[in-house]
Amino acid sequence: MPDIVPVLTIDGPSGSGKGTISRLVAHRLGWHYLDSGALYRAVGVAAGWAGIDLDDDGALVRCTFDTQVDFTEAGDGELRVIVNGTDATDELRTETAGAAASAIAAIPQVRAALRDRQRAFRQPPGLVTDGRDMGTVIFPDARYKVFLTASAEERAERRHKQLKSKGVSVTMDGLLREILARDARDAGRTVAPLRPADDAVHIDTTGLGIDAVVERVLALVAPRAGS
Ligand SMILES: Nc1ncnc2c1ncn2[C@@H]1O[C@H](COP(=O)(O)OP(=O)(O)OP(=O)(O)O)[C@@H](O)[C@H]1O
Ligand SMILES: Nc1ccn([C@H]2C[C@H](O)[C@@H](COP(=O)(O)O)O2)c(=O)n1
Repeated sequence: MPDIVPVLTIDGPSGSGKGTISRLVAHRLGWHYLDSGALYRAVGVAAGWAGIDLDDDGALVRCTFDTQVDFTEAGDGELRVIVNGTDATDELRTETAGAAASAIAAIPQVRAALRDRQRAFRQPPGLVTDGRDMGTVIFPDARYKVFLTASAEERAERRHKQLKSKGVSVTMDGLLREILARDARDAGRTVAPLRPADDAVHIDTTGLGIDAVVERVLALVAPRAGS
């Protein structure tokens, strides 16, 4: 597909800051935003509501086709995710939903069922999207590609702070284990594994604040955004 509508892909492991940075960059550019992980999380949550076992690939694939996901902006500018008509934003952000999404995401037919839904977000004036395979599989022709990383310890610390601010009590050790397990599963699967696209710009955000990362990403786009 020709690069008519510019796309900026931001891939990376869990807790590297993809969602935070993508949302801020999309806002600054005035572009659309797709949180591709939310689609996998939505299928996981919908499967849970329907009592589907995470080992039942056939039922999970059917559930993927049956799950309606809508993104809406709340009055405070927050993005809400509506799954089959129910606001599931908070449930989607739990570690349980993340782990379920990671398991489901290893099923090739689930990924295939979500492919066109993700591509449909490519609308003028541009799209910023984050996930694991945005630059490698979903938008291989994206004009800008970033691969965000940070040490596993820093990612666990960020998640710890985030959960603590929401009143969720978790241990650093437990979080670190969950993060490493999710990285291993996402990078180790045979279909669309987590990996940087060959033409992605790598940004290690360890020790870098959110604003600094946003500026680095915007600096990649700014020189060519008007072309
Ligand atoms: N550069 C940064 N410095 C400090 N904190 C950050 C940075 N980037 C993101 N954070 C914080 O880290 C936490 C995790 O960020 P975020 O949810 O954006 O990561 P993610 O890569 O999208 O994770 P996941 O893949 O699990 O959805 C958030 O609380 C966010 O505010
Ligand atoms: N493009 C994507 C996006 C997400 N996934 C899977 C793997 C993740 O562990 C899980 C949750 O994603 P997150 O919300 O943490 O970004 O969903 C994927 O395989 N491909």
